[in-house]
Parts: sequence; C-alpha cells; structure tokens
Amino acid sequence: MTGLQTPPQDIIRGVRPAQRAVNATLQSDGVRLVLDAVSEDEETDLLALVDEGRWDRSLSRRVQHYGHRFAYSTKTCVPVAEPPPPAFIRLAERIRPVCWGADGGRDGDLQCTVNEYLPGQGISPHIDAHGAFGDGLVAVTLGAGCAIRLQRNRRHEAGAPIHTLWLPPRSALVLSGAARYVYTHGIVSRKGDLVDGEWRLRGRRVSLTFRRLPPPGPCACSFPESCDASGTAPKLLPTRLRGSAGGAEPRGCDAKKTVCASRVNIPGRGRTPIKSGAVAPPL
Ligand SMILES: O=C(O)CCC(=O)C(=O)O
Ligand SMILES: [Fe+2]
Repeated sequence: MTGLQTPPQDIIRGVRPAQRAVNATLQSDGVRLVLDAVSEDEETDLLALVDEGRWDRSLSRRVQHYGHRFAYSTKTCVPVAEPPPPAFIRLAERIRPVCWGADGGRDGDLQCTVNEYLPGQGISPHIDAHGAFGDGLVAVTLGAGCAIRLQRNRRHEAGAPIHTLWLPPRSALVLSGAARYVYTHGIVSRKGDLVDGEWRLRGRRVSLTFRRLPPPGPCACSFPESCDASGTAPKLLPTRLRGSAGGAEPRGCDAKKTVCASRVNIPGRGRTPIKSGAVAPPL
C-alpha cells in the first residue's frame, strides 16, 4: 500500500529528499524524465502482461527473462527463448525518438529489462555494462513511484554529488551519454521516500528498462575512464557457449531480466503519444 504518513524521524534521518525535476547538471549529462509516457489503461495492461510472465526467483527481487538477459559472470547478453510481448515493443518504439533518436538503433537490437521491487527492495548503484548495451537506456515505472539515485561514477569521482530523482508512476527515465556511461543509478532498499516534504510509503513498482545491443566492435563510449568493456571482449557469447554459460547469477546479485526484440515484428505505434513538453525542465 502506498500513502503519506508522518515521517518517523529515526527512519527518515539522513534520507535525501527526492527532486521532481531533472536539474541542469543532470540534463546536460543526459538525463530526461518523460512524464505520462504510459496511460493508465496501458499501465494496467502492461502490468497484467508482466504478471502472466514466468518469474525468476533466483535473485533478491523477482525478475523475468525473455529474449536476452544480462549475465553478470560474463558481462554479456545471453539469449533466452521466450519472446517479448508485442506491447513492450510498441512502448519501446514510442520512446525511441526520445532515447535513441528517430532513426536510432538497428532492427533486432532492442532489449528490455523488467524488475519488480516490493517495498524494502532496491537495486545497488551500478553502471549498466558498456559491453552489453549501447547508448541510451529507458526505465519505465509501472505501479508505484520511487526515488532513484544518480551519481557520477564514485570510484573515479569521490564525493560527486548524489542526485535523488522521483520517478512518478507511468514516467520514463532516459539516460544517455554520460548519464548512461559514467553515472551510477540505484534505488535504496527501504520502505519509503521523501517527496514534497512528505514520507511516501513505497508500493510495488515494476520497471521496464529498454536498451539496445551495442554496435559490433569496441565500445563506442567516449568515457574511457569509466569503460568496463575491453575492445576485444565479445558483446554476445559465441553460439557454442550459449547453453548454460553466463548463467551463474548468484542469489541476491542485481542481475536483470533482459527482453530482446530480436527479429520480432514491430506492430503499429502505441496508443499514448509521448508528450514532447513532458521532459522535466531544469530546477
Ligand atoms: O528499475 C529501474 O528503474 C532500473 C533498473 C536497472 O537499473 C537495471 O535493470 O539495470
Ligand atoms: Fe541499470
């Protein structure tokens, strides 16, 4: 159940208030927040689709696997058999102009990661592996909102400010450029967030994170100091190794569900146009 409550002082001490708008620093580093990227009806349909899916319970939070998944042991995308629901693909197509540009990406390189967060669950700060995904990530929030933390790679930039951003239900967070390649993103494991001066209890949040396979060859990022991809590392496991290789994701790690739209026909456009004016202005 979500809701507002008088914040228990011992719980909220030290909790950073979440901002509703993308500030100028984040904007210039490639963060966008699209409000109402999904209509309420579409959200209901998408959640129903997710709930019909087969959950992978091997992690600390539930995930599902379609198309491709990210294997932590090899930092590669590993194909899985189940194709993504067409509604996921329609949504990704609508978001395409905001994240990858109208012509961005190649046919068959689209992926989506789905995570379920119950109150108290989160995801550790991380940068999505450079070698596994190209530029441009989108995280669509279904169900309850939550606060996400964004910080320039703290290993290289000690003391870099932490930006805490409120992700409202049905919004789409877009990370490109430095925000994708250099910033860590993470969700603190706790049961509420401070928003608009109120302690907001978390509810069940399901995120659909859309990404694209990287182009062949060495990582194309322009952030070598943050790059975890060796120029010779394979982006995908060779076919002969795809059976069980890369599957060793220890319980509790922040592995993900990866959905691959590879060779799936893209049905017509979705029914909710992305509002161009919905990108949050600077503070
Ligand atoms: O749930 C989210 O919004 C982020 C998910 C994420 O970072 C990931 O799957 O890599
Ligand atoms: Fe991520």
